[in-house]
Amino acid sequence: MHYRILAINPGSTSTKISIYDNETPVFIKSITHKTEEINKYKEINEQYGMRKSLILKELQDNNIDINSINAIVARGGLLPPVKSGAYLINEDMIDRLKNRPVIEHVSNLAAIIAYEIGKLVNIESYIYDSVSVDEFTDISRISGLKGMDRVCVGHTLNCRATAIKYSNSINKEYKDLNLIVAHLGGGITIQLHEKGRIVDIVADDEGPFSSNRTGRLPLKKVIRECFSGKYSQKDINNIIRGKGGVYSYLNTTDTREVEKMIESGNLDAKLVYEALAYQISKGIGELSTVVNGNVDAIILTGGVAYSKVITNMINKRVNFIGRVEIIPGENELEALTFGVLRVLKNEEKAHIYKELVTNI
Ligand SMILES: Nc1ncnc2c1ncn2[C@@H]1O[C@H](COP(=O)(O)OP(=O)(O)O)[C@@H](O)[C@H]1O
Ligand SMILES: CCCC(=O)OP(=O)(O)O
Repeated sequence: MHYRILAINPGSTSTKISIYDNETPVFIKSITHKTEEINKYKEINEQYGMRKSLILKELQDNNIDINSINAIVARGGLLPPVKSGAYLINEDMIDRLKNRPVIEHVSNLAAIIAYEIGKLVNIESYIYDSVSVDEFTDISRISGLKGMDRVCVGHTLNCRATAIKYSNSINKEYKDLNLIVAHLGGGITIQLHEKGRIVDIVADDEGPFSSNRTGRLPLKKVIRECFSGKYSQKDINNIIRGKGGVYSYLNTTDTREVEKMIESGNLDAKLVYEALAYQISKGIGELSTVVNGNVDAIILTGGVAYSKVITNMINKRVNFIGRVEIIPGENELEALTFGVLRVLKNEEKAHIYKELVTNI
C-alpha cells in the first residue's frame, strides 16, 4: 500500500515540514520565521493562520498537490496527560489546545494546523508521541505535596523514536529493555523507559539546566524572588525557560560557542560546561535507581550530543551504570511519519482523545 504523509513540527523560530511516500522522504523544509514576524503576535496561538498559509504556499511552490496526501501528522502539544503513540485529532483536542492548553508552547499549534489542512482535503490528521505522554506509575507521580502531583512533560517524540532505533540496531525488542534516554537539546529532559513504558523522567524544571533553561533551582530562593515585587509571572517564566542556564552565565545559547570560549582559555565557560555534564549525569544516576540499577543502556541524543567534549564528560561519570550510546540530533519529522505509518498499516491503533481531566 502506498501512503503519502505530511508531517508538521513547529518550533519557536521555524516550522519544519516533510512529505514522505511511505518510508521515503520526498520533501523536507524548515520554514524560518523572522523574529520581527513572530514578535507581531501577542499570544503563540495567534500565529496559527500565518504558519498554516506558509505551509500551504511551500507545498504549492514545490508542486505538491495537497490532494495527493493521505494523512497528516503533527507534533503533539500540551494536552493533559496522554498515552504514547498516535491520537486522532478531533474537536475535543482542538478545543483544549486553542482554549486551555496546559502550558503555552509552540507545539500546541501543530495539531490545530494539521486539523485545518486535513479538513480542506477530507483526510485524517494525527498527533504522535505528544510532549505530554504520561505513563508514570503511582509512586513516580508523588511530588511531596498532596494535591500537586508530578506530571510527565518531555521530549518523548525524539526519545521514544531513538530508543526504538537503538533496540532495533541490537536486534532486541524495545519492550524487553530498560533504557535511560537523555534528550540534550535547547531544553533537556531525561527519561527512563522500563520495558517499553516511560515510568519516570527528569523534567526541564527538575534536573539539569540547559542552554537557555534553568533546570531545578533552590526553591527557597525562587520563592523569595517571586515575591520580591521585581517580576511578573511572565518575567519569571521567561527567565526559567529562555534566559536561564548557559545563557545566564555566558550570554550564548550555542554550546559550540561555549567550546570555542573554553579553547580560548575562558575558565568560567569551562566551569559552566563541566557543571552541565555534572548535572546531566546526576539526572541519569537518579533515574537508574528506579530500576535498581538494571539499565541496559544510556542513550544521549539531541543537538548537544554532537559534542564529543560533553558526551565524554558524561560518559566518564555514568558508564558504571550501563553502556553509553550516543545517537546525536533529532529526527522528529521521521519519527512522526513512521509512527503514523504504523497506524495506517494497522501495526498500531490510534487512540481517541477525550476531555476527561478538567482540573489540569
Ligand atoms: N555540534 C554541536 N556541538 C555542540 N552543541 C551543538 C552542536 N550542534 C548543536 N548543538 C547545540 O544543540 C542545541 C540545540 O539542540 P536541538 O536538539 O537541535 O534543539 P531543540 O531541542 O531546540 O530542537 C543548541 O544548544 C546547540 O548549540
Ligand atoms: C514542553 C516540553 C518539550 C519541550 O521542552 O520542547 P522544546 O525543547 O522543543 O521547547
